[in-house]
Amino acid sequence: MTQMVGIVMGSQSDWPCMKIAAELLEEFGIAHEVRIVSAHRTPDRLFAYAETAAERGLAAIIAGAGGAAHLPGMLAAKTRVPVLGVPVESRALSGLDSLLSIVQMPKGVPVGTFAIGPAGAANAALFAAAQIAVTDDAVAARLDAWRAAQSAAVAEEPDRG
Ligand SMILES: Nc1c(C(=O)O)ncn1[C@@H]1O[C@H](COP(=O)(O)O)[C@@H](O)[C@H]1O
Repeated sequence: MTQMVGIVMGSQSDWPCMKIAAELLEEFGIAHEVRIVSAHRTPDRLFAYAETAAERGLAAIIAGAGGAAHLPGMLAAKTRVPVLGVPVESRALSGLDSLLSIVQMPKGVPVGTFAIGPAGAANAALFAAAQIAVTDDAVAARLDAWRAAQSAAVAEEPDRG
């Protein structure tokens, strides 16, 4: 079965943060879908998404949310598909609220929690790619190449100017 990744976010306003995850999956040739799903505003959509995630072949769900970020945890409560949580930077508390909401899951309902903001979204996509690379040689080769290019782009000495 082709492995697909779901990218979900609580609001359209999360897209500027989450779009880097979609761009990276695109770059690695990993099939993905992008949806707005909110535990608070669209609870029925959340349940339907989580309940069908495994049977639709999702390898992982990258879930970004800000503030009272219940989305990743509620997804994890309803599916065994691994959930990678991205705390979106909030206006009031700079994303610390999002981070703590996502990371403090009760024992038994795991959510992989990433850094606040676009760096976290990028790492969630890289993590999903690494998971898929375990059984997909083409993705493994692209991920290795991406990592090598990242290393090559780092200068050995600082520009002291
Ligand atoms: N944290 C959640 C959830 C959820 O966890 O289900 N649904 C929306 N939101 C968040 O509310 C913030 C503000 O949303 P608006 O910009 O739409 O007011 C967003 O960062 C979103 O992720």
